[in-house]
Amino acid sequence: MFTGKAALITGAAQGLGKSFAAVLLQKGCKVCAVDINEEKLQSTVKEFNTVYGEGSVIGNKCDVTNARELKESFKQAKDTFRHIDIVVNNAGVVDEQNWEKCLDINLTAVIRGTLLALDYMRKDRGGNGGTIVNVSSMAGIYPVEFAPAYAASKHGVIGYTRSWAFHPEVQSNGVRLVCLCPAYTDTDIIKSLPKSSVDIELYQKSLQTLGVMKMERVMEAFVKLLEDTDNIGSVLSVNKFGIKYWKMQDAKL
Ligand SMILES: NC(=O)C1=CN([C@@H]2O[C@H](COP(=O)(O)OP(=O)(O)OC[C@H]3O[C@@H](n4cnc5c(N)ncnc54)[C@H](O)[C@@H]3O)[C@@H](O)[C@H]2O)C=CC1
Ligand SMILES: CC/C=C\C[C@H](O)/C=C/C=C\C=C\C=C\C(=O)[C@@H](O)C/C=C\CCC(=O)O
Repeated sequence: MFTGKAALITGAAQGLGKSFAAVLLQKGCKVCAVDINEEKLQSTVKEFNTVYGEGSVIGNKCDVTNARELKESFKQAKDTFRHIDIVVNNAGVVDEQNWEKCLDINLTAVIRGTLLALDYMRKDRGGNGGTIVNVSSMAGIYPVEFAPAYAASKHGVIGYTRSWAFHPEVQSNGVRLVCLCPAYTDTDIIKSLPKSSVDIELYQKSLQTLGVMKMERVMEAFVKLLEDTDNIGSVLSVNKFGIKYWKMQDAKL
């Protein structure tokens, strides 16, 4: 199912994105790793090419909010691997002070990445079909009092992804779109503390209630999303209580 496929993953220099890349490489995919952090990206690409074989990964330094750079990353992936079969729109930040930046990275760039992925994958546009995994969060399902802009961006990811997923032309051209919604996972993002003492307290309480998951748990959910090929438009959450598909309203009104 994965051997010979090629994936593009944003925010792949570290954290969840790096682990998504490792999982796909282990399964025989080639990967184009995209990230704004050039130093970390180069070190990740070097590590992966050593472990999985020279040429199995390319890195593209790119700010996902820069339309030209993101377009170039997709072109590089296609030129190198000849096709793009999996796209993981994963890059994200928590930044309530600079909430416009938070929305630009977490939502606008996911929209742009989805549109580019559709262009490269749709069979009527010369692609082979494929899967788009958009990374939302449990914060895309539940309210988050201490991070409202972050929650809005992640709710937006779910609405946008599900809307395209049920579009008849997208389905008939072989592209499947799904959403992954993890709870707190052990990466740098959970160190982005809110600023006010009330919000810090709310955040700490939430962290205490939910705990912090190990990366492996989220990877299990990621693989499930990719392997369950009949899960068009699905929203899969993963937290300490388990992995579950959410019953959402049907796409049709
Ligand atoms: N760790 C967690 O608790 C959870 C994380 N998520 C989501 O998972 C995704 C990945 O986050 P983590 O790996 O946890 O965080 P992280 O902070 O470890 O990694 C985020 C990566 O995105 C990159 N990035 C940030 N802005 C960028 C930009 N403008 N252009 C290109 N790359 C950019 C960073 O350089 C970094 O490599 C995010 O969308 C986050 O919202 C969702 C639920 C839980
Ligand atoms: C502030 C940002 C830090 C990390 C990023 C992460 O994406 C943020 C998540 C923020 C909130 C997550 C809320 C999650 C809530 C829950 O998982 C629960 O309230 C679940 C309670 C019962 C769940 C039973 C079930 O539905 O499985």
